[in-house]
Amino acid sequence: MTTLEYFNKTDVQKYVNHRHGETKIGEHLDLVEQIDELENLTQDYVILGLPEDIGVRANHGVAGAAQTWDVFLKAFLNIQHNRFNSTENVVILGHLNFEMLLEQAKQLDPNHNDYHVVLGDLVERIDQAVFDIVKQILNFNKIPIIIGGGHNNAFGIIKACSHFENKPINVLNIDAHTDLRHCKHRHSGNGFSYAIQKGFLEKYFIFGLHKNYTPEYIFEYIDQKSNIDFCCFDQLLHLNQLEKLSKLKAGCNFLMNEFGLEIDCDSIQNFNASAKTPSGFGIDEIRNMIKMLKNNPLKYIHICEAIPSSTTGKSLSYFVSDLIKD
Ligand SMILES: N=CN[C@@H](CCC(=O)O)C(=O)O
Repeated sequence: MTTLEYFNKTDVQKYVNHRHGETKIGEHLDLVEQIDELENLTQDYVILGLPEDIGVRANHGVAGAAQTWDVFLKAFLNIQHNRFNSTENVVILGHLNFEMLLEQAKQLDPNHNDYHVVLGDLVERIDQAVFDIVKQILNFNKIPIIIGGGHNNAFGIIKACSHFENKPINVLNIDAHTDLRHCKHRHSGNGFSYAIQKGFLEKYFIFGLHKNYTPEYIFEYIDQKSNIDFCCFDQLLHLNQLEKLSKLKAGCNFLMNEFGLEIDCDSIQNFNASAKTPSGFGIDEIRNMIKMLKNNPLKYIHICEAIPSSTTGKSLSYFVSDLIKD
């Protein structure tokens, strides 16, 4: 069974590097021992970790995202607590413990014909756990900030939002890929096709799509759907940051300015990810996008597909601190 491991005082000690005369974000956190405690907390944002990469492996990708939650915490908790950064608006809930499923995935033979399909069965169990916990966070009227993990987790998150609102939701995905691959078995490349098929996703906009890595059958599928649109990264190459932001704004308008936000780190140039790319958005461009997008009523924020490197934790921390700053 997948359980929620609450972030506790011992965890804080493990991650925070204390320094005399300074206060780090990790030293100022409200912690919860039971999810019901969210009810009485005033913070809007709740951070949740999804340390798994089974969905990436089920999609023939490069593993490593299971370790990203740890490097995120190491960087995020050591941000300086000062006039610009506080924890007034954020709680770290903890992470889903996928160790049992990761162990089962490890036992499988990658050369077996059914390897990816069996991994897909494990992804369905992850879907269920993600759905359950995100739904609970939403029930307390909090905005989940979810640190992945593979992009497969978009499915459980969108399903939870849709159940919570009792209608399909809209999603903005900053991504080099549509993740609209065939619904044959669950993996990180078909979270959105499954969400559409099951009726959880209404309007879908992909910002920064790479022409080189999108199969023709997906372009043809989008052609037939008036509720899906995209802006290719290749079309943005000659534009300055403000012009790119205005294209992004057009995407927000397509979604009626109400959506869940997905940031796949493989849209970022040289970012360590399963589909690492030499051509993509800069970290600071993503930061500017976040600053603009947070003016919309975001249903959730999901940052995924990152793999640890010397800068992964800090990059994700910039994104999250930009989100929660006033
Ligand atoms: N979520 C990512 N999906 C992409 C990249 C696959 C990979 O290399 O991990 C896709 O299916 O094409």
